[in-house]
Amino acid sequence: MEFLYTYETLKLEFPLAEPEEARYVILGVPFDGTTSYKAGARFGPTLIRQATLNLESYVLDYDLDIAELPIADIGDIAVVAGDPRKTADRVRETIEELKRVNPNAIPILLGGEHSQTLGAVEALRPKSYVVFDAHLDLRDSYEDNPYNHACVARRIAELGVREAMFGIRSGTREEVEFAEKGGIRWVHARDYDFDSFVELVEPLPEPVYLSVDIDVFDLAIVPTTGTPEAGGLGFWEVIEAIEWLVENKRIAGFDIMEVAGETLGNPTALTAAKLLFYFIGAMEKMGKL
Ligand SMILES: N=C(N)NCCCCNCCCN
Ligand SMILES: [Mn+2]
Ligand SMILES: [Mn+2]
Repeated sequence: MEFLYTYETLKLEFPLAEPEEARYVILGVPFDGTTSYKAGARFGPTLIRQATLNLESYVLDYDLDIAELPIADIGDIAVVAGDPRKTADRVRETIEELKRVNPNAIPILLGGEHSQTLGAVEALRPKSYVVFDAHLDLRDSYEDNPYNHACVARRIAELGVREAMFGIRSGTREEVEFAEKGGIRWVHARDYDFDSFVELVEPLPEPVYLSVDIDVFDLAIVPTTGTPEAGGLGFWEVIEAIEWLVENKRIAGFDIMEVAGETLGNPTALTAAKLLFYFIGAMEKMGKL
């Protein structure tokens, strides 16, 4: 099928399903119009897809080949350059289109700025938002724009979605106070462990939207992202949390955002691609489908 706002891109190397029949539907959002430090998230979707070419589709520890699963790739959103709100509207409309033809599809966004997660959440209306991020993203406005990437969790909280955040190591006093007042719970990267994840996520209502801002990982493994921060989480810490999450909560949608860089096969893209395969593998192996 044709979507109004998407165009075709490089595809994963194994046979893909049609969006009407797929369980997992990949959508790229090549937007970096409000990036404040390191540009290049517009290349994120292409970089991630290209990095998957390096990976075995067989996920060793799950004994499962994701090339055999019904995965679709509906290409990239045609962005409105410089306008995060209008671009996120296209993300929302595209996911709404998808859900009309395939209500059970699990959309997977590849980004692209974190600002674009808002469009997916608006389309899917989850009860909870679980996010791995170095940043609180709770600013009311940043650089005169309430739809800046640094405000996305604030906009999502305003929709009445419950939130829990992990791997945090950057924010302002105002953001910390906003979280406190709004009952938004978060765990500092220094304090993060598996138990802290389960403690905060267990009470959250379903379905859950899961977002991974790639900058949650230590910048040694994700050097090219919009606003890198030292002192982040390791790969397996995030995978173990995701395994618990998909086993215990229904998932409305998933994204991997803020992947940037200009060289193919860069560490950030390879980390994102591996995460993508683990998410799909974990959903299939132990998810509440
Ligand atoms: N959510 C985010 N990614 N936030 C990052 C905000 C950028 C902080 N700049 C600080 C500049 C002070 N000199
Ligand atoms: Mn971040
Ligand atoms: Mn973020």
